[in-house]
Amino acid sequence: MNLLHKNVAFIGAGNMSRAIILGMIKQGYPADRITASNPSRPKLDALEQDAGINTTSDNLQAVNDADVVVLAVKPQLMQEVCKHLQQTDLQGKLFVSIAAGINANRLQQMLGGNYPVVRTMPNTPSSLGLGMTGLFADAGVNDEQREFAAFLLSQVGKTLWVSEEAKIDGVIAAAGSSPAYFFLFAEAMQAEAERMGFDHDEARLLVQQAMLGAATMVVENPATEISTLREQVTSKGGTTAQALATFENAGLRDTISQAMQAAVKRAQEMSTLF
Ligand SMILES: NC(=O)C1=CN([C@@H]2O[C@H](COP(=O)(O)OP(=O)(O)OC[C@H]3O[C@@H](n4cnc5c(N)ncnc54)[C@H](O)[C@@H]3O)[C@@H](O)[C@H]2O)C=CC1
Ligand SMILES: O=C(O)[C@@H]1CCC=N1
Repeated sequence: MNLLHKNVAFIGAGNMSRAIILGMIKQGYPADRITASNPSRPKLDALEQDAGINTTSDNLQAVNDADVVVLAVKPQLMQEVCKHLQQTDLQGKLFVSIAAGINANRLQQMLGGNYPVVRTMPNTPSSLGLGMTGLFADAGVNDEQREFAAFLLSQVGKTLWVSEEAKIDGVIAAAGSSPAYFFLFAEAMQAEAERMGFDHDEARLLVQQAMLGAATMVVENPATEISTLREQVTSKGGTTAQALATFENAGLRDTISQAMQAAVKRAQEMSTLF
């Protein structure tokens, strides 16, 4: 089957589905090949209007004609949603899950069969086409299905295959959850700039432009280690050295390590809960 001609059903039309669907449309994917399902209408109406795709409030209807089913509900709803899908014939369909903390075996249990499953972990910058998604393919996934899953997520950013499922938890810690770490850092910096006398908008401008510039320097200098970029800012005996020493003395590196481990631990716990 042609890569472009698979019918894709999104179960759950929330933030992540919307981002992926809009990315697909922008890249020229045929809208009539995409269906989104959600219990309430407002998000579906917005998608119909903005993307011209098919919508329904009936998950079974969405799945019936689909070659690929994207499972995009909250982890705690996944079991109920998958159990209901068992009422239709699921043979021959590829399942792509974006849920955190539900492993491929568990999804197959929930679906009631050994169907091919690709687990993915995207992040919210996907809504701008700047996403980072990790993917893991279960043994039953064939090459064409792998290619299609990667194609789907590449519509909203970069992709990285992992060969062991446990590494998806590492993707969560490093890329799925991590936009929130950067937001926390920026929030704290903006608050301190405001305490220094800048108004809200001035403080935000200072912080956001520095963050954008720093991120762009990292991206545009792939041959330069990030530590070197840091050193290039740090004049001997200057201001940056004092700020960085404050971070180091407060154990910032260790805190970051602990925070990432806490995200992994929570993903592992979630895999036993749902
Ligand atoms: N927000 C994030 O940064 C990331 C989220 N994820 C995962 O993506 C999944 C979805 O997250 P979001 O899009 O952020 O959540 P969301 O809450 O925006 O979207 C979930 C959608 O599912 C719908 N829904 C509820 N019950 C349903 C049912 N029975 N059938 C069909 N749809 C139903 C809800 O109405 C909602 O529109 C979650 O499993 C989450 O773990 C993954 C990576 C990053
Ligand atoms: O916080 C969460 O559980 C989800 C997964 C990664 C980002 N948001």
